[in-house]
Amino acid sequence: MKKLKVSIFWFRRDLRIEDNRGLFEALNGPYPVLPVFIFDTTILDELEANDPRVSFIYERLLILNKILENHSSSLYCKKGKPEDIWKQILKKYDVQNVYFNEDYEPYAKKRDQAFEEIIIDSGAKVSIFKDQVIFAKGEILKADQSPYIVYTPYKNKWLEKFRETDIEQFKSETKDNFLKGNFSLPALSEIGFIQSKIKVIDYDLDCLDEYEEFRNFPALNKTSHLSPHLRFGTISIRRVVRQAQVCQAFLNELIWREFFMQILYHFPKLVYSNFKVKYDSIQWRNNEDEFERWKKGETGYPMVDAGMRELNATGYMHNRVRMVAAGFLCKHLLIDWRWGEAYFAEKLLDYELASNNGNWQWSAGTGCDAAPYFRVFNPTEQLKKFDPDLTYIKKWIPDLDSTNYPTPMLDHKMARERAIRVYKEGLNSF
Ligand SMILES: Cc1cc2nc3c(=O)[nH]c(=O)nc-3n(C[C@H](O)[C@H](O)[C@H](O)COP(=O)(O)OP(=O)(O)OC[C@H]3O[C@@H](n4cnc5c(N)ncnc54)[C@H](O)[C@@H]3O)c2cc1C
Repeated sequence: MKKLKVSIFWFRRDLRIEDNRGLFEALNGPYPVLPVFIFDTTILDELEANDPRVSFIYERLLILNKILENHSSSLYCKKGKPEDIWKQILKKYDVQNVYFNEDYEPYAKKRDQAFEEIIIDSGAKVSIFKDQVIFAKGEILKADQSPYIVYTPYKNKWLEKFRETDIEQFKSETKDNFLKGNFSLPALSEIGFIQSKIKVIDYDLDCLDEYEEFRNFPALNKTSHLSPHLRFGTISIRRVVRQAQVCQAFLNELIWREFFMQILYHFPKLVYSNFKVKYDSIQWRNNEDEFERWKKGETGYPMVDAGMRELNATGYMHNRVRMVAAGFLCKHLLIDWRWGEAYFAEKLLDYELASNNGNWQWSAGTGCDAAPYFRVFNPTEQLKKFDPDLTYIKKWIPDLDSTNYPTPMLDHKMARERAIRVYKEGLNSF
């Protein structure tokens, strides 16, 4: 039987129909578009059955499928190794073009390279687009074409280019060139998962008026909660940035996101290594019992403990609290930042390799534009400054005033002096 000529759009971290660059280009092409999503077992096999990020992805796929139904189409959704699924698709269809949006993470780059070879060998054309960032990998470079490794000059160059650039909108939602068909979406249980009780909350861009003033106060809840939506592409970064222009402080945070993405792109070894090699000689204490207390939120420092309890219960932690909890692990407990990074990667709904790695290395002092090693946050002072009424703390530690709540596991002054000494010794011995 003659196979049907189709184009394919591969959804990955861009789970939306609106303003989706690659999808827009696919739908403008000459062939009907089969929308594909692959539950990649290389990633899924590492996760718990009730991983809330898988539940979120699944919810978004249901929404995509509902929209596709209006076009008499549906998602072609399979679980497996991408290369195996692609071989099945190529057997079934006469694939002319494959469209997808770029992903800059080291695993994704390797996966996409292998996949491109399979597609090109089949005779189909591959078209790849920038979608998850305003400026990608090599677009913001120094005059000598090397990457920026300090945020402020990167930000200045980013803003300069931004002012000169027309941020287009790609109205993929107005196109109707989907392949007609009804493929049933597998149930969550068929891909080996169960619905998580932890949910991604909606983002809120109405917070921008007061963002600068209140963003550091966890009890006020005045940040956007965009991070998981940007991670999975359920909102377009172009749309966010258009709205963000009313608030420079907010735009600056979005630029941090792109700064860390380009850092990881240019320096993929950072997944496992310190950006500053001379920090390799730090003698981490890596005490496992202390790590357990940190994970459970039982350090006796309320700001750290509330953050860790919030993370464990909701998959979210406010940025100010993340900085305090991460700093405490690396400096007070002298535990290798990679341990903390791995725990956040397991728990955060917004887990994103570049931002997580960049911020952990910032906290540990090992990163490209990091907090200096001798800057040791005082968790008690941070608490007085950013949660003076203890509203946030009491939400997550209702037994704060009872004898059930542990006394501080170490003295701040001793820990601060020890951290500075151990860092100094490491740096001097390099
Ligand atoms: C130790 C540590 C680990 C982190 N891990 C992650 C992570 O895995 N994924 C992640 O998205 N963010 C991470 N962050 C950054 C930041 O904490 C979250 O982006 C932010 O708390 C998400 O909440 P929000 O969307 O309400 O933020 P808002 O304050 O509303 O910020 C808007 C957006 O700007 C971006 N942004 C804000 N702050 C940062 C930052 N410091 N670095 C990079 N981008 C930023 C995010 O995309 C965020 O959604 C981490 C920070 C620390 C200190």
